[in-house]
Amino acid sequence: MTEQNRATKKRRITVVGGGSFGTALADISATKGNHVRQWMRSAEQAEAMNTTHVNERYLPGFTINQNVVATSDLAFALESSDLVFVAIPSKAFREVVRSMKGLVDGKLLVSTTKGVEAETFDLMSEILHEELPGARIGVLSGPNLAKEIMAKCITATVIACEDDELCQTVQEVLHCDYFRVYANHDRYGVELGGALKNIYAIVSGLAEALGMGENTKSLLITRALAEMGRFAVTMGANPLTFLGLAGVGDLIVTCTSNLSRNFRVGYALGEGKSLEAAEKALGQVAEGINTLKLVKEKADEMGVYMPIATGLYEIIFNGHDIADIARTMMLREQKTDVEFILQQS
Ligand SMILES: NC(=O)C1=CN([C@@H]2O[C@H](COP(=O)(O)OP(=O)(O)OC[C@H]3O[C@@H](n4cnc5c(N)ncnc54)[C@H](O)[C@@H]3O)[C@@H](O)[C@H]2O)C=CC1
Ligand SMILES: O=C(CO)COP(=O)(O)O
Repeated sequence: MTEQNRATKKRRITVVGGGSFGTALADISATKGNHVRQWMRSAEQAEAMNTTHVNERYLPGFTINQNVVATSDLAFALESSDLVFVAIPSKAFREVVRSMKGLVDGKLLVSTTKGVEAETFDLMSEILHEELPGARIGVLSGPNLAKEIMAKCITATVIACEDDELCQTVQEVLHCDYFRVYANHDRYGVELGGALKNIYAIVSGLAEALGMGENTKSLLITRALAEMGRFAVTMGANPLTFLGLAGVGDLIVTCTSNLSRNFRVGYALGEGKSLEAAEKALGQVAEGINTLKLVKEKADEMGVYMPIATGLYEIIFNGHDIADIARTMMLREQKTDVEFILQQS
């Protein structure tokens, strides 16, 4: 097939997940003329979406392309599809993908979920490998606020996988005049960056609510990147991947936008709300809370120095005073600016 034919080929796409990001991906894929089925667990939500073409619960005010067919029938959603995006929160991810057994052999399967599994410290593509070994697996991650994608703001993302054909297919399916897809072979690094940055989005929301200055916010984001890199190296990942869209790009957007749910949870905490109240008011998933708990435990276990994540953990889970934590961090031993710690090969 020529490159031109490949790029214009209409494909059958399935999106598993009825939340904001799944809907945004379904919308772009359909806008490109592909046949799209979107699975969600609620039959009523699917029926309402097929009638109104609006996802009222997660993306109110945005009209979804009419070629998206919503369904609560997983087998129907997956039958004859070429490419499947999985946009299910990490807590329910394994349970949902288990129910896809026997339905996706040989298909291209792409996780868009930025989280970590509690019991295993698995990232979502690792769960896909374990549960659905017959599929070809990739990860989509980047600075991708769902509402901005629906508003057709110029956006870019990363498809990460060693399988070049998978990367190329995703690029062809999603690429349009407002959405650009870069390929990366480092699946683990791209996925780890997407999960870790949520921790620092919470910290940034908290700093914003406390009226901290621009110097402080810049300090937080930059040192967050240093912490992320240190953690990545200890996990055997390449920290240089974090210099791309799925690392620093996503860190910037989620640490500076109140469209980020993690940022909003941090903001609510900074206003003095409890974690329960902040999560309840959000009504959507903020992966960073769970990730913070797991990364803090892992960092302690492996002896990785992560003062910002540890400080946030103490505030959220041990009730420490925010001002005390900030003061302690400022009085710590002064470190070097840039730490280039490359993997030993
Ligand atoms: N919303 C965004 O801007 C972006 C989100 N992501 C990632 O995408 C993932 C999914 O997030 P969103 O779509 O934003 O979440 P969301 O909070 O908007 O929606 C979650 C969806 O998952 C469904 N769900 C929850 N538990 C389920 C279960 N047990 N079985 C079936 N369905 C279940 C909910 O019904 C809902 O449809 C998250 O990990 C997030 O990090 C990635 C990029 C951007
Ligand atoms: O990952 C995101 C943007 O890239 C979305 O962030 P939140 O989950 O914090 O809304």
